[in-house]
Amino acid sequence: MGGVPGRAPRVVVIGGGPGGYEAALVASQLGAETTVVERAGMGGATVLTDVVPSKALISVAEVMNLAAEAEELGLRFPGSDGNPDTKEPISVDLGRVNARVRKLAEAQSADIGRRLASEGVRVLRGTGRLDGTERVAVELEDGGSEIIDADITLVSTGSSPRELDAAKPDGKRILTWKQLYQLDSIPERLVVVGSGVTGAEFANAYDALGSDVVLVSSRDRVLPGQDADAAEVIEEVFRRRGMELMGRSRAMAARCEGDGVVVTLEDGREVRGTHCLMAVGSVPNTAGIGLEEAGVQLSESGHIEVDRVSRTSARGVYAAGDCTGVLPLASVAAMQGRTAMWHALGDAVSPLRLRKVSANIFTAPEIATVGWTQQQVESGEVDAEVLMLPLAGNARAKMLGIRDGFVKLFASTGSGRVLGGVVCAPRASELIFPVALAVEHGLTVDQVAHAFTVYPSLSGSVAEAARRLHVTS
Ligand SMILES: Cc1cc2nc3c(=O)[nH]c(=O)nc-3n(C[C@H](O)[C@H](O)[C@H](O)COP(=O)(O)OP(=O)(O)OC[C@H]3O[C@@H](n4cnc5c(N)ncnc54)[C@H](O)[C@@H]3O)c2cc1C
Ligand SMILES: NC(=O)c1ccc[n+]([C@@H]2O[C@H](COP(=O)([O-])OP(=O)(O)OC[C@H]3O[C@@H](n4cnc5c(N)ncnc54)[C@H](O)[C@@H]3O)[C@@H](O)[C@H]2O)c1
Repeated sequence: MGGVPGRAPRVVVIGGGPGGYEAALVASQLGAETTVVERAGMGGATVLTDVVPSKALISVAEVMNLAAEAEELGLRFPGSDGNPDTKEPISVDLGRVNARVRKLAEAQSADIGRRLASEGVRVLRGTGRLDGTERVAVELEDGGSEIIDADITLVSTGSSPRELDAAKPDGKRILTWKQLYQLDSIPERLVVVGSGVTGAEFANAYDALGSDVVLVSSRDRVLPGQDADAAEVIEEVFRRRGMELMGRSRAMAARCEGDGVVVTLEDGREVRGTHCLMAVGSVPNTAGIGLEEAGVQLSESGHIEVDRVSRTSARGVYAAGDCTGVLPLASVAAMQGRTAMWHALGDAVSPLRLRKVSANIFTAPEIATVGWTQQQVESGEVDAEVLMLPLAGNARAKMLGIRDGFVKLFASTGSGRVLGGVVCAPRASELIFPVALAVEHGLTVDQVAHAFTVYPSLSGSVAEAARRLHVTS
């Protein structure tokens, strides 16, 4: 597929996040004449306002958490002796932290731009929309417009923070996660509305950086939808650190009052803070870009409907990333984008398999997951044995002063194949990899258990969990 014999197929990508730029790299590699239309900056929201800056900020919070726990290991910092003349043992200059975070994000964006240019991809700065299925109309950033012919179009326009009508962000005190990097001092009291992954990550980070944090959640616990044991650990740790958790508390409005904000809950209660972060989910960027007119089917929530090779309902039009709502992760967006191009340009392709996606929540401790979940085991969707091993018994964890967290494995009943796992630990994002390898390659618990691990090591708990799941014949 892909164009007319005798000339290179023309691929136009709208949106330069991982869904878009990874697709463009594949398209160019496969010989297509490739254009990316991006209105903000290469790397998309992922690089400029979401993943990269949040994880860079969280890296700083991690250091603060280590410092806060260092006393337990026998270390002393200036001020940790209760002397009233020296206040905080370590303090955060948020202006400097945020300047570094913004610079890092911009540098990453520039790197991606250079890589695309070196691969011969044309980048147009402007806003794109479908003009039917074979043309993309672009309003250029510096004025003017351009129509580009396309044999294949990929829509990867991402999503934006959901806003409540009565809690409109002002960028100063009522903030979306994209506006946090303009702050130059730590919010004294931060009300975080929404306890999904975004809310939990920022509540954790600002608590570590020195804010008093109130986490307002419409659901009965933090991280609804995630592994319940891991969510319980996070709740316990948040409480122990002094965070105020308000469950079953739906926020209806937020307003600025004097030097602070007032968040009004559904039952009339009011929560006061100096700042408020709205983390109540996202809406896809799919309105007004010619999708319905081109015959692209949208779901009720406005997401683009795609199949497992990223095709939409309109011929020649593909979609990838958060605008599809398949699984809002940067890694998934990138894979959807690549898959679209492999399919459209006739390369070898296999349909997207979400079961094997590793994901991580960057709280302290982190929560990493892969494969089937406990919820699916409990509902009978899959027949599996579950084994959860607290880290408190691990020698390395004791040395490091790690009290919280666990390793959990799911193994197929009978065959003992590893079907999934959860690691709740510092740097769980790294520790999940052996479990991901086992899931990807269908290894049995015995195969995992027979590999040597370093003694002492946290990964020893992964092998130990596998060992305890041994199937006796
Ligand atoms: C705070 C936060 C932290 C996150 N952390 C992680 C994480 O640690 N790991 C992870 O895997 N995922 C994380 N995610 C999820 C991840 O950010 C998304 O899944 C990912 O950004 C999706 O990439 P994308 O390519 O679909 O969209 P984006 O990266 O949003 O890119 C879309 C681009 O399209 C552009 N665009 C939109 N409309 C048009 C138009 N009409 N014309 C031209 N350009 C247009 C936008 O400017 C944007 O640059 C996080 C999300 C949030 C909110
Ligand atoms: N580390 C990561 O990989 C990472 C980080 C952040 C986001 N993400 C991705 O983004 C997705 C979306 O996460 P999210 O947290 O931004 O959105 P979400 O929709 O998962 O969570 C929003 C939460 O806000 C709550 N809520 C909604 N309205 C409310 C109100 N009025 N008052 C109080 N609570 C309210 C909802 O019940 C929900 O729990 C995640 O599933 C994940 O895929 C990933």
